Amino acid sequence: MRLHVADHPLITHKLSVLRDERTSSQQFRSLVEELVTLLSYEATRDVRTESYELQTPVAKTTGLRMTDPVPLVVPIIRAGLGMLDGFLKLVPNVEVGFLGMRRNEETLQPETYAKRLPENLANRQCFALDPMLATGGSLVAAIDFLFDAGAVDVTAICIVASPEGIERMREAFADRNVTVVVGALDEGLNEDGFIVPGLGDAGDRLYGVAE
Ligand SMILES: O=P(O)(O)OC[C@H]1O[C@H](OP(=O)(O)OP(=O)(O)O)[C@H](O)[C@@H]1O
Ligand SMILES: O=c1cc[nH]c(=O)[nH]1
Ligand SMILES: [Mg+2]
Repeated sequence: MRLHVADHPLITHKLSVLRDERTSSQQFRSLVEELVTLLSYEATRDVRTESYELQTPVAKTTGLRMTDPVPLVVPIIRAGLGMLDGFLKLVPNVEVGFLGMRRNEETLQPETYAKRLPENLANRQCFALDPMLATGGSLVAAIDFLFDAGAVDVTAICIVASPEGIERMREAFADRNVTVVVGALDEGLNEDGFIVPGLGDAGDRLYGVAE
C-alpha cells in the first residue's frame, strides 16, 4: 500500500475552513467538492492511458487518452457521495458504483446496507471515495468488495485520515496494489473513534444529523 499526503497550501487552506465548526453545510459541501477535485488530480497520476494520432489545425501530433475499460469510481454513501461531483468534474469519463456503509457507533464496526457494483472488475482501475478514514474498518471492507469482484488496482481518496486507519490499511493491503491519497494525516482517534482534530461527523456536516 502506498500513502500520499497532499502537501499544498490550497488544500490546507480549504481544509482549515472545512474543519471549522462554524462552517455551514452549504459551504462544507462546496469545499468538499473543491478539495476532491484537487486530491483527484494527484490520485489519477497513474490512470491508464494510450497514445493516438491526431491532427491540430497546424500539424499531426500524438495525443493521450484514457484506455478502455474506463475506471470505476465508488463513493461510500453517505459522506462519500459528497465527493462524487468533485471527482467527476476532473474525470468525467468513468463509471460509478455505489456502496452504502454505516459505522456502528458502539462497536465501530462497519455495516453494509447497499451495494451496487459491476459483477466483474477484472482489469479495472477503481477509485473509492470517503472523506474520513478513522479506524479504517469501512474503507478496508469497501476495498475488499472491490478486490472480491476482481479489481487489481484501487486508489482511495480521503480528506482526513488517522494514523490508526492508515496502519489498518497497511496491514490489510500489504501486498495489494492500493494507494491512499489524503488531504491531511491527523493526530489520532478519540475514545469515540472520531478523528482528532478532524472535522466531526462528515455525513452529518454534509447532510444533517442521521438517525
Ligand atoms: O474508518 P471508520 O472507523 O470505519 O470510520 C469512517 C467511516 O465513518 C463515516 O461514515 P458513517 O458511518 O458516519 O456513515 P455516514 O457516511 O452515513 O455518515 C465515514 O464517512 C466513513 O465511512
Ligand atoms: O471523525 C470521524 C470518524 C468517523 N466518521 C466521521 O465522519 N468522522
Ligand atoms: Mg457519519
